[in-house]
Amino acid sequence: MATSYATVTWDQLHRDARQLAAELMPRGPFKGIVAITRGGLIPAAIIARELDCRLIETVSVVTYDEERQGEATVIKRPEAAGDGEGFLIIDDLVDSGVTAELVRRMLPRALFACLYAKPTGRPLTDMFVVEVPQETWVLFPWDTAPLFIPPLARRDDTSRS
Ligand SMILES: O=P(O)(O)OC[C@H]1O[C@H](OP(=O)(O)OP(=O)(O)O)[C@H](O)[C@@H]1O
Ligand SMILES: Nc1nc2[nH]cnc2c(=O)[nH]1
Ligand SMILES: [Mg+2]
Repeated sequence: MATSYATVTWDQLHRDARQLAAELMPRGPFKGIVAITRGGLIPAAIIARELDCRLIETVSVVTYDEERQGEATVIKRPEAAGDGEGFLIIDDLVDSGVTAELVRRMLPRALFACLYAKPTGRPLTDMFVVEVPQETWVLFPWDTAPLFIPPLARRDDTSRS
């Protein structure tokens, strides 16, 4: 269960994806990118643009229902990527590492990269940009919206920050 939340804005996500792309440049060129849907789709699009890579395959894995982790289920396999040779796998983050482990088993020769990594999942990714504490739930821009909050002086409970 998450004890805190970290909000990632579109700007921050774009910056982090560009930084990952810059770090991936010397490891390429790549034949193609495999995006792990859905979270890997937008990071993969940004990275594909930076690396001038036009071939995008997807692998669809369902693991979480909001914050509840279930059994990871593959609902679409990355047929175009063979055993992963020359391919780059992109996801938004690794948490327990279960999703990454499953996809790596399908594409053993691919390089795996993601934007954010929690300590348990960290060994499952070849590259990442920012480490996040295990108990922190990352809120992505596609899952959130800016919300009005009343000024501190007008809140009933002033102990809240
Ligand atoms: O390291 P793990 O513990 O496996 O968690 C990481 C995975 O969980 C999330 O996907 P989710 O199952 O929520 O699906 P989504 O990408 O469609 O939102 C996230 O996008 C990663 O793919
Ligand atoms: N949005 C989101 N999805 C996840 N899936 C596993 N961990 C996380 C997380 O911290 N945030
Ligand atoms: Mg995902």
